[in-house]
Amino acid sequence: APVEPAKPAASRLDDVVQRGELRVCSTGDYRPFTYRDAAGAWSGIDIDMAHDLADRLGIKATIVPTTWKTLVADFNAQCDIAVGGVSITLDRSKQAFFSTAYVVDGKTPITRCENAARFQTLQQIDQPGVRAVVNPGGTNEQFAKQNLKQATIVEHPDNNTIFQQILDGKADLMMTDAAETKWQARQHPELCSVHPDQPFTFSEKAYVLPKGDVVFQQYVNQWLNLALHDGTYARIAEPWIG
Ligand SMILES: O=C(O)C(=O)C[C@]1(C(=O)O)C=C[C@@H](O)C=C1
Repeated sequence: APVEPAKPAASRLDDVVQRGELRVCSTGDYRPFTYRDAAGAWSGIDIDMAHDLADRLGIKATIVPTTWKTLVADFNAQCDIAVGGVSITLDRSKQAFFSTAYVVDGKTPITRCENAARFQTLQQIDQPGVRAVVNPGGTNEQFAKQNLKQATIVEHPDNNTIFQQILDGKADLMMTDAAETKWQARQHPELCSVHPDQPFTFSEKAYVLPKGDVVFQQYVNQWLNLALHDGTYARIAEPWIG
């Protein structure tokens, strides 16, 4: 019998184009990357980037709300891509692919400015009586639990109001990604980001993609590479990071 030419494997790339819709999971609680306001309107660097990806495919983007705890499960059940300051982790890499990275980041403290000198090192922070506030479900919680043995970890479930806890004196500091500390410190002059350019950890932000779908991953990586170099990312990020 004649040999059939190899058929390319089915890809999510064809699905989304046929559907005319890119389903984008995002938490909406992590500025400058993703934000959903009280009226339900979405904004943020990665929300605009997802719209740019959909535009370049000639389709629309629909944002699907998720949480940090359920991010990968919700993505696998409901979305084509998950965006919004998501850190590449080996744990998540068991259940999904990542695009190439678009931001290098790492954990650093944010605290009331008068306390910034006291909280320079992890050793200074991990002391009895120091209260570190943490949002559950993501890499911040993991980092705090791994590194704080003496200090008190205070959980606050809402990342949109968590910085108010420090302003109100209910917590002394938060250790989170440097990009977020910079953005929050710009909004709240009483808060200072502690050495955001020398964070405690190395991490990278990337977009979550369906596991095993190298065709779609390749497409997204090519789009992202263009967007990072043709000024698209800079134009989208400018209003958020100055
Ligand atoms: O989990 C991740 O990938 C994140 O980068 C998200 C994460 C977190 O680590 O909790 C990072 C900073 C924000 O304060 C909220 C969420």
